[in-house]
Amino acid sequence: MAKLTLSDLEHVYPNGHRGLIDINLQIQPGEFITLVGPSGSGKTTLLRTLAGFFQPSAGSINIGDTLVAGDKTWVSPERRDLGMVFQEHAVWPHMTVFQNVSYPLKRKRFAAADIAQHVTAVLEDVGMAEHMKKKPTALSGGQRQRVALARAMVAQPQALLLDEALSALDEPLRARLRQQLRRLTMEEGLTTVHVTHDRSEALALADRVIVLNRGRIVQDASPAEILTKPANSFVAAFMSDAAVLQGSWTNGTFYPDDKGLYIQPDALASQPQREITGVRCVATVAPEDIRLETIGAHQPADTTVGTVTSVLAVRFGTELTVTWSGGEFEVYAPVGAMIPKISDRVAVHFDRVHVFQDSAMTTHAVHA
Ligand SMILES: Nc1ncnc2c1ncn2[C@@H]1O[C@H](COP(=O)(O)OP(=O)(O)OP(=O)(O)O)[C@@H](O)[C@H]1O
Repeated sequence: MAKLTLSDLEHVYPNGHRGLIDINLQIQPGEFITLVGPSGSGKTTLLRTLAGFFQPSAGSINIGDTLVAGDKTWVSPERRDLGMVFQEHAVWPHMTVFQNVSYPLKRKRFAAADIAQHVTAVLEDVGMAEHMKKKPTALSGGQRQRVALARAMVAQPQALLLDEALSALDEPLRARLRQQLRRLTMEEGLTTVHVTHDRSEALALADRVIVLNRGRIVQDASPAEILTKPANSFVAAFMSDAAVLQGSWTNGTFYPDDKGLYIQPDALASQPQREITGVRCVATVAPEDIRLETIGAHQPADTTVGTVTSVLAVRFGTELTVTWSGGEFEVYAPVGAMIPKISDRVAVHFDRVHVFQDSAMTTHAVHA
């Protein structure tokens, strides 16, 4: 339940690759943060540096008031008092569930009666008390992962570090464990850092989402802010599957390079300053911010017109693909919206568009 402070942190791998660059991050006691980013963005490097498996090349890490790395100080992973859960159910196969979960308390020299009480309580919390005498080989993947979680939490660590801890599980088990994890960490007031490549999971679980790209933090914000105020086109494209449109910004208007696209000025949710003029920009538009309408007899001449090329019914509505001369958009239509058929020509309206002066960023977007 400690505050974690990472200051000016850098990690350079032996081959010279810069895994972490200029990481500054404060995680408050009891806060649940998710680290998300494309493959190779540095999520695992950051978590492992925090855990003490990697020594930072520069900067410092504090757990609570204790300096654990930096300024010629180095505290080994075992002495950082952190709970950890990895993707592959890292429980000891030769020990029973009870023995696995009691291990951190034995190391801290708890009395046998206290161990029994704590282990039983945490196994009840994760719904595994009835299995405490079993060996992990007799458990399902989800059950083993719950044992790993119980073991990571039992000794009330300073913080819980999760590296793709739910990723190997199938839905709906994964969804259930996700809810359990959130409830337990809140009840215990556990500071939690959760690495995931799953963007929906990152947004659903976190108090705060840290988006990484190429070893750097590119946005540090609440889930709502990440979606409604992406810091740049990379975040918009990566986190929202937004379409990226090249163009220029002149006198407060975005002019897409593709002349078939029309973006109404009142759709602009973020934009460069009005005085900045004649510069190259990119606009991003998320699938849920596009509305499709049937083409009417009195269609304004500047309407963007596209052709529907795929229609997919999903749980919360319909996913469509619409192409126009220059490219394609993904569109999410909510339940009750007009749903066209494949090959229909439709009017495309952009309800919310972000314009950024950062065209270089979009080239970095690689989906995990
Ligand atoms: N031992 C190593 N030596 C050199 N470079 C490494 C080493 N381990 C990782 N890297 C590089 O550091 C960068 C960050 O890797 P990291 O594993 O932290 O990414 P990640 O965001 O966790 O990716 P993924 O989602 O694929 O697990 C990548 O470019 C990776 O190739």
